[in-house]
Amino acid sequence: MEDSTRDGPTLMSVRDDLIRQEDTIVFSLIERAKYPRNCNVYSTSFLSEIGDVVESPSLIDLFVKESEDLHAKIGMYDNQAEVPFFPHDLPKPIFTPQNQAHLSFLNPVASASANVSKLIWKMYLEQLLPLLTQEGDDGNYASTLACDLLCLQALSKRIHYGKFVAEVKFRAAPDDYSFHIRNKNSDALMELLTFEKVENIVKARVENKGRLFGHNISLHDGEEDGYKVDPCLFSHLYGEWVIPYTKLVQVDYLLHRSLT
Ligand SMILES: C=C(O[C@@H]1C=C(C(=O)O)C=C[C@H]1O)C(=O)O
Repeated sequence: MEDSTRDGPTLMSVRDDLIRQEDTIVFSLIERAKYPRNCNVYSTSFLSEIGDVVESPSLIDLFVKESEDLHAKIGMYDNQAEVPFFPHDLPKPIFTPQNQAHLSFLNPVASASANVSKLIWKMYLEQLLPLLTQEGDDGNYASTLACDLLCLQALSKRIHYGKFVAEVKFRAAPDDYSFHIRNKNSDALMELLTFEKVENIVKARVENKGRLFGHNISLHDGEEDGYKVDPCLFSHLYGEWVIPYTKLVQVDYLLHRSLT
């Protein structure tokens, strides 16, 4: 295994990063579950119905777009691990860090191509939120949006981290990967990069984290402890969406990676 400080990330260091990102995802989803669904936040008719604007993006569109503009100004998207949901017309960073060595690990063409932001957005709004939140409206739209932003960013970062996973896997076995890349064989690439045992461990671990981080602690004997979010939701999220999307990112990255 290469030295991660000299040659950039290794499969081991990338897997460690993914483990740490699980904490962020589990915590941010537990935070979002404090609030009910608050459907108005996602409705494209909400703002026009209350008469504040003529054209009506949803509150979530507005909030995420404006947040990403701000984040772009401080250089968030110079980091290849961060992928904006609204990439058009982002402002330029207002400063450049001196040490940019960490910014050039990925193949730029492949990195730009591997993007599943639209899938993540749709999955979060249409499939995950109904499982995570109770129906209802408590009017806490600002807090709801702040939580949504953290959840969306954490999921996007984890899933697009597949680019780093793909790059380290490629560098560890360039001949095997190059053969399938030349033949544009996405099925063979998918098979090569899949480690079912690792996936099962990941799913079991996030469920455990859900159990640990979301445990309601009672002070009285005989009182049910319970969980803030059903821990199975986390293994379901990873099994149905996070891991498959990460693998899509890996395959797409590899198919667009130059071999020279
Ligand atoms: C991320 C990796 O690649 C694949 C995807 C995984 C995931 O998204 O957690 C886990 C194992 C692999 O099947 C990896 O090998 O660590």
